[in-house]
Amino acid sequence: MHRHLSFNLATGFLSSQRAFTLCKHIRKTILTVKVIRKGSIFERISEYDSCRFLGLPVTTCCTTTHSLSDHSKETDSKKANGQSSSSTQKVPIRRGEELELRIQGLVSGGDGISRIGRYVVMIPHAVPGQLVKVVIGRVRSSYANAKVIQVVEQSPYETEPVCEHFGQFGCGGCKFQHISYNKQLEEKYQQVLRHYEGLFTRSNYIVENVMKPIVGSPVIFGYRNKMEFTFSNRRWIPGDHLGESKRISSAVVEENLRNEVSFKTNEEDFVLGLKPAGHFDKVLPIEYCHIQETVANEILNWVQKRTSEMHTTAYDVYSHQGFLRNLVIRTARNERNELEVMVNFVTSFGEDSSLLRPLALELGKQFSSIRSIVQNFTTSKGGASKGEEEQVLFGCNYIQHYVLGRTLRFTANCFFQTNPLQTEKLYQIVREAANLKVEDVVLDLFCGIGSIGLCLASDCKYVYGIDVVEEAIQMAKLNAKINGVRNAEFILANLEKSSLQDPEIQRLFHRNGILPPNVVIVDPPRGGLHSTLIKWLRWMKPSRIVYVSCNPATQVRDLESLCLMQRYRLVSIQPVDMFPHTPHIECIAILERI
Ligand SMILES: C[S@@+](CC[C@H](N)C(=O)[O-])C[C@H]1O[C@@H](n2cnc3c(N)ncnc32)[C@H](O)[C@@H]1O
Repeated sequence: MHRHLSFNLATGFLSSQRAFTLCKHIRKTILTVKVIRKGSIFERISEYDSCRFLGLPVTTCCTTTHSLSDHSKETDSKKANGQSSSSTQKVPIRRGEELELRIQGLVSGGDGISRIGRYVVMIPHAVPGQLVKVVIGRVRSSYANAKVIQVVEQSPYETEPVCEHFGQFGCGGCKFQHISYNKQLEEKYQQVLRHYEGLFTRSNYIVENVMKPIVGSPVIFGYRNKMEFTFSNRRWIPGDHLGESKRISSAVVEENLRNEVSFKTNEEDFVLGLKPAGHFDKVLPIEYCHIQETVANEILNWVQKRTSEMHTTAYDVYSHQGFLRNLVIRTARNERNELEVMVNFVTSFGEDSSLLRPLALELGKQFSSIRSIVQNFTTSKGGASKGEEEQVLFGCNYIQHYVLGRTLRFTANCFFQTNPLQTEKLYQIVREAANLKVEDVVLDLFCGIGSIGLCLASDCKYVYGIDVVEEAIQMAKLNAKINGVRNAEFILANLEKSSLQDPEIQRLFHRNGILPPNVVIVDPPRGGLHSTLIKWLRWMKPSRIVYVSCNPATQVRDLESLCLMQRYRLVSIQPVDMFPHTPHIECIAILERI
């Protein structure tokens, strides 16, 4: 759908009106662009579309969208200053031009930003404060992309990255290892502030009263409890991008398949690692990932070696053939602070399905902290590492993490926060934000395995949790039992549909003499809240809403809708850094009914 749209606009056969109708299917951040000229719509949509086309995950799409929204604010401010619109201003640079620029800050996606007058240049892998020589790449009417070719003057914020896989052509996981942690925090705080600026201005909020200082992570390496690696027969050789012509485009492969020319996988080039940014079809072998625990690296190396010796194939993203797809390693710490590890092999269905059993038995014996080895089978052609069927190869199908006095059990396809030390702080902040009284009834929307609701259950009368993943709801019910929580109930429902108005759910909220929920916690994925859910929340009128978000752009959009007609007051915004060395930021906002 999105590809068609770009094509139609590119060929210029589409009227602005029709383009606008089609635009409605795209994220709201893009919809805020006013449809005045076909050129400007095309510019933004094609940017978004090309990200999807390259096969990058949705999160990356969102990030790109934010960069654009940062950039569109720039355009808006030009208009506010009475300057000509971006589409009519003279572009001060040309593609291929080399020039020296000072890096002024970072945009939401993590790229450095510099300005020539009001014209924006986005430069990946740059550090704020650096003076860099760049070569200009793609040029748009109001911004351009550029690449660093030389650092002319270093920045006081530069640090030595610890990881050999870090870099412009590296694994694509960490973006900020070369920036001091304090500067990372400052930039993330500024990023949140930029997202909220419009809301503050329109609603007369005083920034100092609302924005709280960012909570940094006490540990910035070895903090991640989940890493997802990819098996591939296409090794990424750093610098490979320079020989673009050597790359086989998906169009060529599709053409070959149409002509029944089989696309051979190279079984000898078997790698296990991470996809570099912008290359969904290549994998960089990883020896040691510094943001995951040591034991996870040992397991990665063990699996790397043993699977490369096996007579099996890695999944090929073009031909969709091959067996091994992903290796997901998750860690947790139980009530006794013992490490519990889960290893999840994501594979295709097929004749090799029993192949991993002996390997898993050996792996389980080799590492005493492994509690669970599972195999998830999938037919998905996308990059999703969730399985349609699961088999246990060793131990059980779950691991357990202990947080705020609760033991939380989760299985391979359930969400769990990825920075455990910060999770404890995050939940503590949510608890304080909820400010519960014994008679309060809490609704924990997007509850996952019940983590937040169960941590709050002892502070209130009753908790309802809702999530769309059946496995997560089963775990939430089990977690309530394990922790002896009797005043919590978990419901399977899709919060993108109007299921909250279902009479059955409404009946649930009105029985046993329990009042309907008056405090709501929402913790949605990056896309934020669906408009029907926002309408429903406005109709339900909870006295307090605690909004936990991993995407400030959608959070601001949703808060603005919730605050419409002055129904709610924004009490505070608390940024928490759950993801050091990446551009991502978690934010907790509190709304109080007026
Ligand atoms: C960011 S996680 C939050 C989980 C939980 N609050 C926690 O702290 O572990 C988002 C959750 O939203 C759920 N989810 C995603 N889309 C949903 C939908 N349309 N309806 C209900 N739940 C959804 C996911 O399954 C996931 O558990």
